[in-house]
Amino acid sequence: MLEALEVSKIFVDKRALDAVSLRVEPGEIYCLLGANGAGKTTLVNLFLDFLDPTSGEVRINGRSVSEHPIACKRDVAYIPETVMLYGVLSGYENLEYFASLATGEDHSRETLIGLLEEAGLDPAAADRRVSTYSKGMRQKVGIAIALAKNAKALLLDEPTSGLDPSAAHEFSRLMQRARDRGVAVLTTTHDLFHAKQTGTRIGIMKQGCLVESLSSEDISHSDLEALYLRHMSA
Ligand SMILES: Nc1ncnc2c1ncn2[C@@H]1O[C@H](COP(=O)(O)OP(=O)(O)OP(=O)(O)O)[C@@H](O)[C@H]1O
Repeated sequence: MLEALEVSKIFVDKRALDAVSLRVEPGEIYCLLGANGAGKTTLVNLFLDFLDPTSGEVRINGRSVSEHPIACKRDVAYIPETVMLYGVLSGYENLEYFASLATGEDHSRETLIGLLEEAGLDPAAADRRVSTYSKGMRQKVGIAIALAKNAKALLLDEPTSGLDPSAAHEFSRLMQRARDRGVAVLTTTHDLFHAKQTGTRIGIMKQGCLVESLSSEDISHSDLEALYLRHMSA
């Protein structure tokens, strides 16, 4: 479970987050929408312990990230907009390296190829250098690393930006598979359609505040769009 409790973050004189509270239960996909600079990435970075909150607390599975950073890191996997991999290594070799770094264990080739397949990578590409991969293929290696880690929470920062519609759709299905395994998923996105299709909950952020938090079942796509635009223009 991911929890933000009245969390604020001030950078010098900029209040990037203002008393934000949210909760993502196991088996939920929480999609955070908001204009550029609304504070979405800052919130994700607090869960990753890349930043400290100015006040309030973020928790992963009930543990404070500030007080238990190592245990919390074990529980989460992170997929940024651009997955950083070693270009001179193959997708398989990257997975082998990062999976053993994350888990402290070696995995068989069969297991790792199985994870790449589960993440949707064509097995024929597994032994090709990552420098020849498309963005979507790199994302799939990122997903395979997250699967190897068997993380209880998944954090994603604009994971579908720059993916073509069918790759974005495929990526959404992977997130749904993680949700079905009981993972708590928090993702930022600018794509309202993706949020409505994929999210179980949708949050709208504006100037550091969470101004809406709703169940995606309770709102149509057109009403979500109207609500979003109303907040942005207010
Ligand atoms: N390290 C930093 N130092 C100073 N200000 C920062 C820092 N990181 C973020 N900010 C500011 O905090 C605010 C929130 O930024 P954040 O990156 O969280 O927004 P965002 O909602 O993720 O935006 P985008 O959709 O463009 O990715 C912005 O005004 C940004 O300029």
